[in-house]
Order: sequence, then structure tokens, then C-alpha cells
Amino acid sequence: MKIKVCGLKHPENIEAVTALQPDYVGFIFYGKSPRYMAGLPVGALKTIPASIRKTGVFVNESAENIEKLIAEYGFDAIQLHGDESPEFCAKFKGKVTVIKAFGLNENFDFEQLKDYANNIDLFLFDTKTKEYGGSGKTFDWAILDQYKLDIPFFLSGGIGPENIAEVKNITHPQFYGVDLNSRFEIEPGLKNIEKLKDAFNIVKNKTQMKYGVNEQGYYGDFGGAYIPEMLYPNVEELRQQYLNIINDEGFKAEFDDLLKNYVGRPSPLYHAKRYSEKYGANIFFKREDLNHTGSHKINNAIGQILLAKRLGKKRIIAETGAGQHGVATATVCALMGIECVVYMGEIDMARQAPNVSRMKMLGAKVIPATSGSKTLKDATNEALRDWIGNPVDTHYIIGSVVGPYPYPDMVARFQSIISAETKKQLVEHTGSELPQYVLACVGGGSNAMGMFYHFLDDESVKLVAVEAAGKGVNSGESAATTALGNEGVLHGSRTILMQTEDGQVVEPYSISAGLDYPGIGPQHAHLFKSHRGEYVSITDDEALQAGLLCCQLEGIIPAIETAHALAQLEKMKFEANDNVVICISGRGDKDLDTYIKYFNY
Ligand SMILES: O=C(O)c1ccccc1N[C@@H]1O[C@H](COP(=O)(O)O)[C@@H](O)[C@H]1O
Repeated sequence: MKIKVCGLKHPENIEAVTALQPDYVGFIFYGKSPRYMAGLPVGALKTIPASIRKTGVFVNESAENIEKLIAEYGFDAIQLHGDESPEFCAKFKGKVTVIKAFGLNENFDFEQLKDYANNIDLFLFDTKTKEYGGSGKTFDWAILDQYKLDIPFFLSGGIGPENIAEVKNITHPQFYGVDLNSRFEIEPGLKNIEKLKDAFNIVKNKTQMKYGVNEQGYYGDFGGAYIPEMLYPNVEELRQQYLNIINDEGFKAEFDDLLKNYVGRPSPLYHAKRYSEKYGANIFFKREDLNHTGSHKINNAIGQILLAKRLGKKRIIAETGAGQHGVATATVCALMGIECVVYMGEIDMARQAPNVSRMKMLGAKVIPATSGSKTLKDATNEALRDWIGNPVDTHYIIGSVVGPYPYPDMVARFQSIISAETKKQLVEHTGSELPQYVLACVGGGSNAMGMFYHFLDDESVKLVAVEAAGKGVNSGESAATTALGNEGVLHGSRTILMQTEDGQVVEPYSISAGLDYPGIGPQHAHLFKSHRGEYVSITDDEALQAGLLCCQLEGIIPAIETAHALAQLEKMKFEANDNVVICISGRGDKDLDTYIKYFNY
């Protein structure tokens, strides 16, 4: 994404801005603007390196004057911010980069842009106001969906420190860059370098999120890659390539397209009215259950299959607990015509039989894991063994934020679409992108991490992670990792897991196959240890009751995993104005047998 900084007029400030290496800098030649750069010596622009495009900004200026100023200041680009006609723009096309600005509101007629198509290089979409620019006001970026021409555009109008991160969610294929102006100023024309620096870091992806991974693959004390030597080449290949691949514009475009047109995103943020009445707060359901294949797992599966293709892999393996990740993986393999092998605990195969059939119908081979508790951790062990044996042609699609680095970070990034969408949707529902609480269930923790991701650094938002207490935290049949576990290594990363004194993994238990895991992802371990997140647990009985309540109050049959998060509401006290978001991570069709047996329907 390109960055333009506009409205410069002080020589020292110009130097400080250019040191940040924006792609464009803008100088306003409009007498009514407080950023008017009248009298700026030509020499002040001489130190700007050729890699930065010097842009003159004009409002209904005469062609003669513009030509004179181009010659005088050596402008590489002009931004025409008034009512300039296509013919007027054409006079400069081919001589300098021509940027034609338009003020947008909900009534904007995108048809008029067609006449400019051959006469300009870039559009710039600003907010429609009475003035010509520099209003500091934003417009509804959803309007951009109506723009269908193939000329790239700058986004401008009120982009500031508060909303710069949101800009990264804009997926329009012609989105070229951002124009930063009045919201980054100490006074008109004097830019705040520190604020710009932060914005550049966000846009250029250099930010270190406070609770994010560091360059060594750690979240505080947790993470890393604890792998046998034979796995090293596979994991190292991924580590070296994943960020380059997933930040590539072509990758992003394909990922976004599949999420929209294949998965059906954005998933709705539904205001659950009867829940809200019952619990005395505004309860919102983030409906990941409505995704194609019925859960959040498809977000990550799509991301990883695209990555595997770019790595030249010909075969996919995966582990699955509840079968949701297995189905998602089998689905994307069918979509891409790639061989798929899914490992699944023998016990999970019995309790999630419909998902086993689904995977088979989708062309996957399902191999039972028959060791240990015959559940998710054993399936993960088998998948890792397979990968060691098939390092060159196979990609292992891990389904949660677990495993050696870079998996926890990679999966979290693919799932972060959940919170990115939620923030936008909350603004529509409540006027603010920040709720008071965000809740999600945690096995390995991928739906929770996707749901928390864009709220992690907003410390006012309370993050509540709900684990499975099975038959009771101290019953000996539980998967309440943070309550019972301590620090150690599980499936390639340092994290918190349930283990005996001599380091043997304790068999977990939960009625829900997706939460039946003896550890949590390393980022969750960090959130727990740093107290950024509250980690609680819910028993089988509480979860099943909550699942039934959701059916009867909202007409939604949730996955039993999700029902754990819903059950936590019973234990919380809210203020009337609290906004509470719960991730409805999956639908409960796969759990019907369990529900039916329990309630005797
Ligand atoms: O900034 C100005 O004063 C200005 C005046 C006249 C025309 C354009 C101007 N600036 C451009 O306005 C947009 C939006 O700026 P903001 O973020 O809302 O402050 C931007 O493209 C500037 O290049």
C-alpha cells in the first residue's frame, strides 16, 4: 500500500517527513487552505529523493500556472482537487502523474469517473464537504465497493491515527494507497512525525503488537519451534516464506475473493435480542457458524491451501478433533484438486461420524489415530509423524493456533478476519468499534485468537476465554488447561499444558471433541500469564444446557464447543449498556446425536 503525506510547508518538517520514506509528498497551492505553501523556497524540495514523488495539489488552478509550478518545483505528480474536466486533466497526462480527486458521499455518481479514465493515472477519493479538501472528515468506505473501473485510487479524507489500522481491511482490488494529511498535524502544515511513524509502521506491517509474536517466534515466555531435526526443513521453509507469501498483493486478492465468494464472508454480527434481555446487556453473536462448512475453520484452511500451492506442495495432511477442521481441509483440497489425508482420533471418529462421512465424500482419506486417548492430541502426533516422513511434497495444515512457530502466528492471522469484521460491524450497531467484552471457547484456541486479534491492544476490551471443564475441573476428566496445567512443550511449542510431574501429557476429556485438547496455543498462554485474558472453564452439563438455551431463545443450534462460551454468560454480571460479543464458532448439526441423547429428545 502506497503512502502519500500531504500539506507540507516547513523545510525542516519536509526533511523529517521524507526521512520516513513515503511514496508521495504533497504541496498545496490553494490560497484558501491553511496548508498553502506560498513562499516555500524551491530549494526546500531539492533534498527530496527521486524515489518520492513530489506532488503539487491544485484547486481549479489555470493550466498555465500549473505548468509553471511543475517546471519551478520539479513536480512528478499533480493532484487536481477542484472541478477540473477530463479535457483539462488530459493536458498533463504523460507529462506528470495525474491524480484526480473527488469528494465522495452516499450519493456519489461513480458513472462520471468513466470520462476521466483515459486522461488520468490515479483517482483520489476524499470526503465530500463544502470545502475542497483537508476537512479531516472520513466517509463510509463501504461506498468504495461501487467503484468498478480498473484505475487505482488513493483513499483520503480524515485518515488518522485512530483509523489507520482499519484501512488495512479494505480489500478493493484497485486500492492503491492512503493520503495522510490534517489528522497527523501539530498545526496546519506541520506534521507530527511520531504519529506518522506509527502509521507508517502499521501500513508497512512493521508493528510489533504488544501481545503479538516477536521475530524469534515467541509470545513472552511461550512459543518457539521445538521440533525434531527431521522436521526442521519443513518448518524452516514455512518460517522463511509465510510472511512474504501472505503479504503479497496477489495472495491477498485471492484469499479475500475466496472468503467473500466461496466462504460467504463477512459473517453477520447478529444482535441477539432475547439473549440481551435475559442477560441485561447488548449481546452480539459473531456468526462463524454460517460460513461454508459450518465453522471458523475454513478461514484458516483457505489461507493455508493458497500458501501450500505457492510452496509447490502436492499433498495435504491435517489433524482434526471435532471434524470441523478436517471437513474444512478436505473442502479446500477438493476445491484445489489436491490430495488430502486427515488424521482423526478413533473415539472422535465415532462421536463425530457425520463429519467423517463428509470428509470422505469430499475425497479425503481419513486415518484413525489409535494411540493414547484416541482423540485430538493423538491425531496431531500421527500427522506430525506423517510430515516427517513426507517432507518435500506435503504441507501440514494445522487447524489451530498451536504447533511450532510460525503456525500459531500464521493461523491467527488467517483467523483475524473475525475480529477485523467485528470491529467494523460494531460501529454500525453501536457507534463504537470497541465492546466491553469478547468471549470465545478455547481448545487450541483458533476461533478465540481470531476473535481477540484486533482487540488485543485495546486494553479496555475484556477478553474471556472459555475452556472445557469436562465433568468438573477436579474430576480427573477435564480439559481445563489453564486451571490444571503448567509450562512445558506440546506439539512443537512452549506453552501451558496438562502434564504429570514427570512431564507426561495428561489425557484430556471434554464432551466436545474440539475442546478435548491438553494444551492451549502459546499466544493464549501469554495472554493468560500476562492477565490480558481471563481464562475460565465450563462443564459438559453447563455447556449442553447453554446449547439448548441458544436453540430455544435464538433459534440457533450451536456447536457444543461454542456452547461453552455461551454458558459463561450465566456467570457474568453486566452493566445495561455493555456490548458483549461472543464468537459462535460453529454450528451444532454435527453434535445433534450428543444433544439428543443428553436431553432425551
Ligand atoms: O489539506 C488541505 O488543506 C487541502 C485543501 C484543498 C484541497 C486539498 C487539500 N488537501 C487534500 O485533502 C484530502 C483530505 O485531507 P484530510 O485527511 O481530510 O485532512 C487529502 O487528499 C489532501 O491531499
